[in-house]
Amino acid sequence: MAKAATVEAREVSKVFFSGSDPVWALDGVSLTLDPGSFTCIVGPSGCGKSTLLRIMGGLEPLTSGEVRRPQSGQRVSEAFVFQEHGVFPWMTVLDNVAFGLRMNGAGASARTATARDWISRVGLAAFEGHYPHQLSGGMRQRVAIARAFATGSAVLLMDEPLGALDAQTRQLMQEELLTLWEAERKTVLMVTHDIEEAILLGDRIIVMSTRPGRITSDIAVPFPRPRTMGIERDPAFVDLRHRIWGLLKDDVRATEEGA
Ligand SMILES: Nc1ncnc2c1ncn2[C@@H]1O[C@H](COP(=O)(O)OP(=O)(O)OP(=O)(O)O)[C@@H](O)[C@H]1O
Repeated sequence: MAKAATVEAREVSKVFFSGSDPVWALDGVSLTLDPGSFTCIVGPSGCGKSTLLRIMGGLEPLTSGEVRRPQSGQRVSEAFVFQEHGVFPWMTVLDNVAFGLRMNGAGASARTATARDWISRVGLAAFEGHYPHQLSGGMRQRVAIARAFATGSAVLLMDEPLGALDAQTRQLMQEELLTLWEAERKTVLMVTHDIEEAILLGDRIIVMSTRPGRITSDIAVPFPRPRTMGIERDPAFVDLRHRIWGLLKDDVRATEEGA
């Protein structure tokens, strides 16, 4: 297991200059991801959640501020899972999962063994020779998740990883992700629109305001681990969901009304 790592954003601001008008996406965001913690970001559409995740993962340059990320020599320190298009359509399940390991310089037989182990941990052992188009959406996301965990990266950045799935599949995969993460304890940052998902999975929930995105609340999730789906019936869960929705509601409404 890779050593858990800290990622730190200090006073990060971001302006996109790509269109006719500049877009001020983030304003002075500071966030430290503690080693081995699971942090979820919620916020209205377009508030800069993905931009923050991409900046913290080193995929996007920032306009001002600073990001400190783990440096680990040849090893890729971050792994990503996106909502869709996260697997290569021309590669089998085995090759997709092993690919992330190649980026980390592992030898061929070690890559195959580790990839097989992760494929079986996400329940796809019978499908390792299949191509993505032969799989359901949920199975494709399992491949993407297996690949990210298999890299051994200490930091996992996930942008709505379950966002494209139907409600039942999503619920199943929330539970699977919970189990995988509790066994591995990587440093995770996950963007989600689903408040219940954030409470179920996260140690901490960051609430962002409308653009330019700022952090408006930083909430500790009080439920002990290991957790199960049963916590959704706990009155404290229902209260927390209600509280977070209260923090978001006005911004979401304003965004929906095009304010
Ligand atoms: N490459 C880009 N060029 C120009 N503007 C961009 C670019 N990427 C994002 N933006 C703009 O920056 C703002 C923040 O986008 P971002 O995708 O980070 O928001 P988000 O909170 O993740 O949104 P959603 O919840 O809808 O996925 C949006 O107004 C978006 O249109």
